[in-house]
Amino acid sequence: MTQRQRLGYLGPVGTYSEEAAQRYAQWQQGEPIDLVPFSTIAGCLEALAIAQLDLALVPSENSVEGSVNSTLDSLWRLDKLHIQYAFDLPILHAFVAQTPRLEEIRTVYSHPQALGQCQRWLQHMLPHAQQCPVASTADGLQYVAQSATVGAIASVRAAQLHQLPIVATNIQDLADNCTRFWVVSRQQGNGWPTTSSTHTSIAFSLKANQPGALLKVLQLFSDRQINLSRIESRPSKRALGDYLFFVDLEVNGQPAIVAECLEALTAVTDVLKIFGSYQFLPLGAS
Ligand SMILES: O=C(O)C(=O)C[C@]1(C(=O)O)C=C[C@@H](O)C=C1
Repeated sequence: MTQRQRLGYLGPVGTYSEEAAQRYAQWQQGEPIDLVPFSTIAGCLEALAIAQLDLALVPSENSVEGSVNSTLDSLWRLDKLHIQYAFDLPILHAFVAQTPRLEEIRTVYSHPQALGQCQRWLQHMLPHAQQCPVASTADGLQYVAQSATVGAIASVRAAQLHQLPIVATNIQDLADNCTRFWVVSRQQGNGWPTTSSTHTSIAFSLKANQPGALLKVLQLFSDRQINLSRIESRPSKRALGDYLFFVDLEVNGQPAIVAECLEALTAVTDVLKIFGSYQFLPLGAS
């Protein structure tokens, strides 16, 4: 009997992460997959690291709000996790409340990423309301059910699942707002690119906090004409002013050049982590 795969995601039911997990499970066709909700991204990736899951589906980056810090921090901290695939999902937010009279809304609940993606709409339509961050977009909907002066930002799908009224749709600041998701497994091989890889994601700390240290790393990419599709710094959590760098490299049909660059990086970095090489899946179209 084939073992059912366990795929973790940021729950509860109704989150964008669940939608992404469902799309991946459909694409996998044939392989039976159980979707397992977690209350945090860190908890989901920790469960994967200790083999309670086979895969995790996590958001990595949004076109308006940028990187999802808990995903990047967990990948760095946990080691031995491996990005298998990426795909971009359009994120269209709805405003959900018991009343259409926006002047009566006192509090708006949502995930911080979603609140950030709707800042212009919130300032224009609900300047008087307090914005309250919660663990996920679907999480905020429970407060709407409890009070007529509360609203939430979530997907149309989540509102329908909870049978709550949708007051406005497409309230995100950018019409083509989208979030990139990663399918993550435990480590397989060295993470170097193959002919099917389009991107390689890495993170590193520098040998010394001194002039030109980052330039030496960037020079390696420049010398090999390797384009970066993201560069992000995060506090190392060792000392104020000490940073880690998260970089996504475009493989661009030249896996051998990127592999040789990864090798060269060990000489100019302190700790180098290769999160994996992967391709994009065409799962974003609705
Ligand atoms: O709260 C959710 O619904 C999530 O799936 C999380 C998340 C995120 O962390 O970026 C996913 C997609 C959207 O960008 C908003 C929130």
